[in-house]
Amino acid sequence: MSIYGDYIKSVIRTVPDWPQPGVNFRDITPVLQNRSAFRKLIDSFVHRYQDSELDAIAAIDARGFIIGAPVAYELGCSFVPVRKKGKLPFKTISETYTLEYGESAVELHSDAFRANDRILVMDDLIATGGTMLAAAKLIQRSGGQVVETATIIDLPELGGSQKIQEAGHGVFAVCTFLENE
Ligand SMILES: O=P(O)(O)OC[C@H]1O[C@H](OP(=O)(O)OP(=O)(O)O)[C@H](O)[C@@H]1O
Ligand SMILES: Nc1ncnc2[nH]cnc12
Repeated sequence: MSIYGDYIKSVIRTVPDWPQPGVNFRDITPVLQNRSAFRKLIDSFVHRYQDSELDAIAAIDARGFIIGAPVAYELGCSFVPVRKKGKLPFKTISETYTLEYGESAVELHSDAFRANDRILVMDDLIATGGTMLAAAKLIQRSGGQVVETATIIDLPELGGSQKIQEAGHGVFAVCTFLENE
């Protein structure tokens, strides 16, 4: 849990049975709409990584971009988009993964990083961990060092954050939600 974790959690909205029955969708738009909550959210990440000497933030399409860009701006490092398949125009490398609801692939420009660049991987939420792990693999394949993975919301009962840690990456979550919360 982060400095503002309890507060941010209290502003996140849960939408039951969306986008399909049985999924409790954790909606961050109320946080983004609230200027104080949005600032505290970005500050949670800035506070954690201000001394981490990051070269870049790699944020995941699409909701990861919302947090990745302001954090990169504040920390004075660069921003690299990890995009869903078919969206990047130059030469790409690609990893497929399984979602809580579906399957997809993420891509990275092959020239996104220099060897040993220190990279923070960011996304809004970790469920099964497939998306974050695929992004971390892309970064390692392209020669970058994954300093940590960071998210707004971890759903620990879905096992993703544990899987990411077992793959050797740290996980920082602003807050966590259990299924029945
Ligand atoms: O841990 P996982 O099981 O991989 O799930 C987490 C991912 O699922 C959601 O993305 P989604 O594909 O819905 O895309 P969006 O950000 O474009 O809405 C979420 O934003 C994470 O990227
Ligand atoms: N339960 C959930 N809420 C919001 N985004 C998600 N992405 C995957 N699972 C999700």
